[in-house]
Amino acid sequence: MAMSLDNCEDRQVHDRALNWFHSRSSSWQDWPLPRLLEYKIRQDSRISLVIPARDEAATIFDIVAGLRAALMKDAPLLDELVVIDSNSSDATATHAERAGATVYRASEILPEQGDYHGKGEALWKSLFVTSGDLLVFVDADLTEWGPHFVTGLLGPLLTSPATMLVRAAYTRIRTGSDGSTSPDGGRVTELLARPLLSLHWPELTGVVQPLAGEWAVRRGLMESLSIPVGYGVELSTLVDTHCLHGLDSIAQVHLGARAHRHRSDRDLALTAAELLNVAQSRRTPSDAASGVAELRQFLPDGDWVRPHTRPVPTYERPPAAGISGAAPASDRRSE
Ligand SMILES: O=c1ccn([C@@H]2O[C@H](COP(=O)(O)OP(=O)(O)O[C@H]3O[C@H](CO)[C@@H](O)[C@H](O)[C@H]3O)[C@@H](O)[C@H]2O)c(=O)[nH]1
Ligand SMILES: O=C(O)[C@H](O)COP(=O)(O)O
Repeated sequence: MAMSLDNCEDRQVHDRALNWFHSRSSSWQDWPLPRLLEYKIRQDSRISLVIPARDEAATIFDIVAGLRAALMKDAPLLDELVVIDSNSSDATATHAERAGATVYRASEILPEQGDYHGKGEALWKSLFVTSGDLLVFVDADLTEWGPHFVTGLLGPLLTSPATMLVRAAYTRIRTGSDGSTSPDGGRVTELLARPLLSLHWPELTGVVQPLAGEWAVRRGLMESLSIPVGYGVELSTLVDTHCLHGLDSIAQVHLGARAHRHRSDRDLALTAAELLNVAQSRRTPSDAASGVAELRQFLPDGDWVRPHTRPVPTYERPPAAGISGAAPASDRRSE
């Protein structure tokens, strides 16, 4: 009897995921710019676009210039476009500034709170230098993208007060070393994120790109969440939003195709370790690593291998709303 009850509950969870997929997915074409402008004006919403960037001199100029032209100059959708330079060692900051972004170096924001390296840290720090009620995040290494990424992501947030988090969905383009392309990118997504969600959070399996670096969120939600400093930020915000506010607070928008610079399998293994730790911290907090964790890898060395150890970032920033003495920028709007 217990067996059939469990099966029945499992079925309901999977049905919920599919229902969510059908009811909370839309396409960027559903959100035309004039309609979004109307909603923005009517609600007096302020919108910040944030681009976290570490060593993205090759792509940052085109992304900033393209988004500024389409969504700030031609149409006043964005109130600010901020690049958080995640301690780059190349000319990312200079290129971003030349393209018209407001640039902050992550380590220089709230220095009294310390300095961690990573994408999550850049997003967390952005909360203290931006003032939008709505925040849109876009990666800085995109090679196939368009302003419709931003308009699409804003659609459900601007038009429905119950929506708190919007994730990009797209076809992931994989570019081979010979320049050939195929629609099967997203190695960590396929090998780790999707299986993790299926096993531990099956209600979230309708999310097509759980690790998408392009997403939009209400400031109030973002400031209430604990933020892993590294690559775990997409998984944590998805799982935590579901847990705190329910599945229907999340929506996804299909944005067409998206291509980016690929990292090596070995580098992605480090991302995978971070994601596993985020999952563990949400499942069994006492078993999650805190402080220093290490990933052991073996690098080819002659006809054998040599051990190589890399630190796995496991630290999480506390909710920005609770940082005393450093009110997030939204609170300073009226100053
Ligand atoms: O220390 C860092 C590392 C990266 N980035 C920026 O973050 C974005 C995404 O980084 P990337 O190395 O391109 O990530 P991917 O390997 O593509 O990882 C994918 O999956 C990650 C979650 O697992 C997400 O965080 C990414 O957005 C998503 O693109 C880019 O703009 C980077 O410049 C930083 O700002 N600081
Ligand atoms: O989301 C992912 O899995 C990572 O961004 C890696 O994507 P890639 O395999 O297309 O480079």
